[in-house]
Amino acid sequence: MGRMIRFERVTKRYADGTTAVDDLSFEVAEGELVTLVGPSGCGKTTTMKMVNRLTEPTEGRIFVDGQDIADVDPVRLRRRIGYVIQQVGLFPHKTVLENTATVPHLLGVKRSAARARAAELLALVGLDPSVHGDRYPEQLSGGQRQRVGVARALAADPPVLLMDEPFGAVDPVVREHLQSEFLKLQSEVRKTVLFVTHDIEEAVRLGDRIAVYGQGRIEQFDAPATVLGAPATPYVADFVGADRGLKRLSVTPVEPGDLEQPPVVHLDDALPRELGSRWAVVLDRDDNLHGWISAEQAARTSGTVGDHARRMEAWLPVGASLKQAFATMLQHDAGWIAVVDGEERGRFLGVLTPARLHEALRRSIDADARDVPRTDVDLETVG
Ligand SMILES: Nc1ncnc2c1ncn2[C@@H]1O[C@H](COP(=O)(O)OP(=O)(O)OP(=O)(O)O)[C@@H](O)[C@H]1O
Repeated sequence: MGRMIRFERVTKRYADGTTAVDDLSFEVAEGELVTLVGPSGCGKTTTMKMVNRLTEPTEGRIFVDGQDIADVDPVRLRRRIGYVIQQVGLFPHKTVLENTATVPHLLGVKRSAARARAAELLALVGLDPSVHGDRYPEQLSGGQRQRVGVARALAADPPVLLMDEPFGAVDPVVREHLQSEFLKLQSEVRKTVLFVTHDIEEAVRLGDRIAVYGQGRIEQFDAPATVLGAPATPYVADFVGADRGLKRLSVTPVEPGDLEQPPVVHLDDALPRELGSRWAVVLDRDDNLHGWISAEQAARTSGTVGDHARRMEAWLPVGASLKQAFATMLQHDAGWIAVVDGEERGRFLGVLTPARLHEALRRSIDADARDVPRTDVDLETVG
């Protein structure tokens, strides 16, 4: 894969003498998502703004797709670079659809084609264009506005996306949701992304690699597992925190291979006398999750499964974090959790048990140990 973004010994000193970025060199491969993480004021936003020439470096050179951007007209440069910021900056007097279609329209795409593309993009970021397309930004929730911001940045199909704390203004639950959606989206569109955040969990969850910033410098630039498993400096160790074992729970997704396959019955089935297990999962006709039934109930009564099934309260979409899985088990005092393939009670994939959760965690740690010395992997904090 080619290099899409390259910093070559870049320094930025502001007029008042502040050195915001200090002799920075790094590369981002095409289709790679790199998170820039660090405390407030460490130079993340400055780094980002130099890529689309909202700020000019004092020294050094920056290349986008092989071209020194100092030689590229800023307006033309920005057409190839989507920009998503926290205060989304949607036009308040334009509808969601119009907002999303703005850039392609400016680029000369016909109005109808631009709107059709905008509708596609809204659907891609999880907004129903027929429901939300004609609304105005103030009629949306914060999370929905962020989605429109992402859709709009993608509208001109730029190879590069700059995202500056795009999910910073929404509450933690919505935020985690937006993160999952964005990961799914990125797996489809494969943009080269620079993503600024001050939240290490977000950085670790989203990044193919993470750049951990100290003052104006990158202290470590590695895959998330490596940053968690083998922090390069005491500063990084301190920044990722003593609970990096627990953090691993939040960055390790539940995968289909982690699941057990319990007996399954369908709502329309006549009650079987024997389940062959203490309980079975109950599915509807489309194999979507409905609930569960115990062996006792199945043996004691007659009728259909649907007459006696109980609704399932504890379930998760595949790809949810092990941390969510663990929290859900605790919340429902459940010994296992059903996993489905969508946010709504989608197609049933299997169940996650505590033993399987532990195995999944082990898998994540083993993946890590391929990169770092085993002794550096701390299991104690996993608990
Ligand atoms: N226009 C400016 N003039 C002078 N100093 C600036 C300017 N913009 C940023 N700085 C300073 O440069 C340093 C880096 O700022 P920058 O915004 O890049 O940090 P950041 O890591 O993005 O922080 P935050 O997470 O708070 O946004 C800070 O000390 C900041 O005060």
